[in-house]
Amino acid sequence: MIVTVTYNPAVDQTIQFDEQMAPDRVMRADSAQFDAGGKGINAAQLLTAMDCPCVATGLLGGFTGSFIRETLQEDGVETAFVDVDGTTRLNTTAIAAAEEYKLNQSGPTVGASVVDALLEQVRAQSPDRVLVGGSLPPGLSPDAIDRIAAGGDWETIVDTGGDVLRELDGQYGLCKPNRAELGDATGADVSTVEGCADAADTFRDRGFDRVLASLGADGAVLVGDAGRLYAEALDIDVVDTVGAGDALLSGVLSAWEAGADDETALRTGVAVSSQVVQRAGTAVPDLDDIETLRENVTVRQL
Ligand SMILES: Nc1ncnc2c1ncn2[C@@H]1O[C@H](COP(=O)(O)OP(=O)(O)O)[C@@H](O)[C@H]1O
Ligand SMILES: O=P(O)(O)OC[C@H]1O[C@](O)(COP(=O)(O)O)[C@@H](O)[C@@H]1O
Repeated sequence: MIVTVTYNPAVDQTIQFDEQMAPDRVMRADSAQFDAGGKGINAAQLLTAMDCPCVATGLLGGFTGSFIRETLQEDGVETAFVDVDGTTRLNTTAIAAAEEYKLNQSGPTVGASVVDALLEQVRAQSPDRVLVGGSLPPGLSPDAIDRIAAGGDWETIVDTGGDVLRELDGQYGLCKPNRAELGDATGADVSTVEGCADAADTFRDRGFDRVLASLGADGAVLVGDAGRLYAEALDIDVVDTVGAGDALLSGVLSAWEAGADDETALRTGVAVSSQVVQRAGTAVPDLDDIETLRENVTVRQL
């Protein structure tokens, strides 16, 4: 069973325009939607949709926090959040004439004592894996993630920005940087797929058994004891890449939880993320024929 921890959840607002973004004028949206968001929460929704036992935890506050809790309960996601003062943030993705703009708030300031309350919630679920996903709100340091990694006999997976990744000092089963985050965390040249595989391989020495590097349209690399596995992205019509990394990671984790090997897990991750990027927002797409979709994914050793 997997517990997800989202220290800095978000209501994801996705707003779409036919015309290009321009300053000093009123832009009238063609469509807009609100979804429960934040990396760990996105993963919990996808894992639940794939029938992978999961509980979503993290910090919630204000009306946006209530929206997230209600949305997850409507989606049948089990939750065990810690309430905080302040208001959970609103992150906005504007898609204007096929160009994507992400406007993320920082989130409410929280005290370090919330980590104790959160650890209690995690321990109460007796998970075998814990995914810590997303940024940290003001008031928390990377130690808030290391304390989860050291907090029980579970495997900890982390998906966070490069600036936090490079500060982590615990033992982790996996980290999931995207290309930019891998470059930030390692200072390596990540302009080629091979360069990303080299950087991921080296980064394992910093306490990560495996590194799953998501490379956008170039697919993904999973580096670990099974070698340096590379999966090309599927050739699909992309609408919105927000949530793509969470989907890749969710596919990998759900496959591992079902006993699959790293190659099958990587195929599953690319298949799930390919479904997510074909629609706007971070709501759960149709995942019924993931087994068929993943057969279209080619994986090779680099
Ligand atoms: N333009 C694209 N075409 C096809 N697949 C994509 C595209 N962008 C993302 N994906 C899929 O989503 C996965 C994660 O994308 P990425 O953008 O790297 O994640 P993140 O959201 O963490 O930045 C990729 O490995 C790929 O499978
Ligand atoms: O696009 P990704 O990396 O999969 O993550 C998407 C999620 O990340 C967020 O952009 C938040 O990211 P941060 O927690 O790193 O600020 C959410 O708004 C969104 O739900």
